[in-house]
Amino acid sequence: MCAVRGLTKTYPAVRGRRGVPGTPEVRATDGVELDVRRGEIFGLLGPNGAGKSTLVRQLTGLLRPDAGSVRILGHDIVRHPELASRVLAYLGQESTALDELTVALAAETTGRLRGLPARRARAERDAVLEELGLGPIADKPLKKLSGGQRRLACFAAALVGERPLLVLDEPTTGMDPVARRAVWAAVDRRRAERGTTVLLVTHNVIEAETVLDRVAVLDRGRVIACDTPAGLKEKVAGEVRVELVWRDRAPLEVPEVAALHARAVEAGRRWTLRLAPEEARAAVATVTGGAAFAALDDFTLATPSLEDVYLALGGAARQGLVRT
Ligand SMILES: Nc1ncnc2c1ncn2[C@@H]1O[C@H](COP(=O)(O)OP(=O)(O)OP(=O)(O)O)[C@@H](O)[C@H]1O
Repeated sequence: MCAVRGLTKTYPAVRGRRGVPGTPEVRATDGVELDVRRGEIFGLLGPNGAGKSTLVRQLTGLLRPDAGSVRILGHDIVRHPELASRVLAYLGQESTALDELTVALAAETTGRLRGLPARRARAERDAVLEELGLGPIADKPLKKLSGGQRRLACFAAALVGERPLLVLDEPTTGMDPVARRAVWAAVDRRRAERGTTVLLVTHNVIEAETVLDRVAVLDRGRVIACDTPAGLKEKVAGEVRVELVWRDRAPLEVPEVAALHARAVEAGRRWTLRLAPEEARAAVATVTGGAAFAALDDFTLATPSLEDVYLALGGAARQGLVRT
């Protein structure tokens, strides 16, 4: 469906001028290789600045790579970026082009621009507004909506005039839970009924885990892992996440607690540790048995989530432990 080979983009350095500091050269994507299959919900995950938006802008023909190739449904998107809009619908992070239009008109206009006859564009507009619960605000201009409503309206427009590939850059940012659910249901329905392929950029690991078939983790422009959520979780399967919440402060005078402190990530009164199962058992015995118990407010043990994988891989990449 979508094959990416050796995709590389470097933003040039900008010289500082009159008190404005310059910026160094940034290699935003660095030899990216990806294969997205038909009907798959494929996630791109990574921290801020990892290169996710740069990558999707190259896939959608909006940004020319320095090197590498992108083929979508057989089309060479680097050579013919104008073909991208025929095969994919792109929901970027900004919506300025549609801002002056009402929700209904934004959806209808998108359909017309994608070549639908007027009657069909109106029918699809009505169906999608109904599906996403946008009827009550259909006549409002996008620029007068809340951030979450605007995002949902842009998502609705992206669905009209159906394309085989949906590229969604952080689609649910700012949305309330009802709107989020409507987005995921709409995505799922299109995949099930029409075999639509979805490429989803996200930070929201917990939300993404439930909808993704496969995930590529991007870090500093490179794909550092690519697998199913379950496959990625197996990479840290030997670990258990232990969370300890202290009442007031951690009793560091207890030597076993002091030893755990060295391995904990602290956030206020909460400590998070990733431990081998037998270490986790010993840690729990320590904090629930002896002198430390009086200082403990709560504790939980959990098997690794996609978020743990993401953090573990990100951390390892920074220490030079993961190579692809
Ligand atoms: N137009 C630009 N000019 C120069 N550098 C840029 C430009 N756009 C992005 N960058 C840099 O390229 C790197 C990748 O940015 P990009 O926006 O692709 O990351 P991202 O993973 O989408 O981040 P976020 O999650 O914050 O949206 C960052 O270091 C960023 O500062």
